[in-house]
Amino acid sequence: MKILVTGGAGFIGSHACKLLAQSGHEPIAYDNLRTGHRWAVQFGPFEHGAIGDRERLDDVLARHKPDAVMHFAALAYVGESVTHPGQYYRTNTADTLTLLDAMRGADVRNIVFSSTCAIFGEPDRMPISEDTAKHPVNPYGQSKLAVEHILRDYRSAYGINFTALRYFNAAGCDPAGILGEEHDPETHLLPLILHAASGQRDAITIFGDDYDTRDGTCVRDYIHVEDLCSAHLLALERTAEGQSGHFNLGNGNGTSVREAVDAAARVTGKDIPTRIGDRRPGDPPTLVADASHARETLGWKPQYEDIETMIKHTWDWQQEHRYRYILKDGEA
Ligand SMILES: NC(=O)c1ccc[n+]([C@@H]2O[C@H](COP(=O)([O-])OP(=O)(O)OC[C@H]3O[C@@H](n4cnc5c(N)ncnc54)[C@H](O)[C@@H]3O)[C@@H](O)[C@H]2O)c1
Ligand SMILES: O=c1ccn([C@@H]2O[C@H](COP(=O)(O)OP(=O)(O)O[C@H]3O[C@H](CO)[C@H](O)[C@H](O)[C@H]3O)[C@@H](O)[C@H]2O)c(=O)[nH]1
Repeated sequence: MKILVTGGAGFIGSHACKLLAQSGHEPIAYDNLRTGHRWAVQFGPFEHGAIGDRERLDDVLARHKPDAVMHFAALAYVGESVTHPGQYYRTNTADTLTLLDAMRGADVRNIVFSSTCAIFGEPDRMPISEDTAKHPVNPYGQSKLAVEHILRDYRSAYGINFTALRYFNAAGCDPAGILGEEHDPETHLLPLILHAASGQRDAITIFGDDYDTRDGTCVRDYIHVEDLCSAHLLALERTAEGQSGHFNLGNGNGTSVREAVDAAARVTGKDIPTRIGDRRPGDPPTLVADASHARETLGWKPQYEDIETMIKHTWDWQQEHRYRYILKDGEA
């Protein structure tokens, strides 16, 4: 299949393009490079454009005639969504409507959408299954939940098949070291811990150690980016067969912030300085997935469930490949 991959220059989208190409599909990366990187588009054509630009979308869809869209493009900083909610509703929700209308216009009937565990807010029961109540506590989560509603309505009104994949915490990177996670600013825990291990930052700040968890720090469900991508491939096939649905994607293993620091110290052999900071507003104490629906219905089997493996892949990327690409692209 030909797949238009919005956000194909970003962290998860670029890894998806690699897996699509390896599986015999043709990915076309569509990205405005707001947080993505040109160097990360290596597995098919690149189309520079914004998902809110209908003219550009019409042109790209008419030329490439994709069978489906994988929609990763979004703004994804929770804190920024609180201070700049308009940008989040515009890009993540309103611009997704533009994308869906362009798909209708070009008769593209299938979409796999990057949703998030942030749609659930702060549930009091773990693990989180698909039917857990959805009460997002920030505009980022709201902007994504709104898209899930729009997808449901576009399916019944216009027959656009969709799969919404609700990722928990994406982590790790390409084990072959071709692609990696490069965000500026970086806000995600595991890359930041490794910056502290390598001395790029002086310490990792633990956002609160007085939560009601086993060691007082927040617990998250880290899921390897390649495992997310394999779920996309399975979801794509199911969507293209005319089925729609929602799936939570995580390992079901909770890792606390302290446990992540300890695991990184074991993997890198370095001392990792920590300091205790305030709680970060909007952080639920624990978020852990029940992904049995994805395992049973999609036949999804994560390959890299161990947090140390995810850390090792990111560490190798940071140590060996990062600067080569940054210098190549003149982005340093
Ligand atoms: N990283 C995670 O832990 C995580 C968890 C849950 C959900 N998600 C979702 O997964 C998707 C990918 O996340 P990521 O971590 O790869 O983020 P990312 O920032 O690395 O990738 C997003 C990509 O979208 C592009 N983009 C942004 N706005 C655009 C626009 N208006 N038009 C075209 N392109 C645009 C960016 O340039 C970037 O390449 C997002 O939708 C995010 O909300 C991520
Ligand atoms: O310097 C840091 C960074 C993070 N954390 C803690 O580490 C955990 C993980 O934080 P991340 O910022 O790496 O990820 P989030 O759990 O905030 O993930 C949220 O944001 C992501 C997008 O960036 C996804 O959408 C995800 O679904 C959503 O829950 C949190 O408990 C956070 O408080 C720290 O202690 N110190």
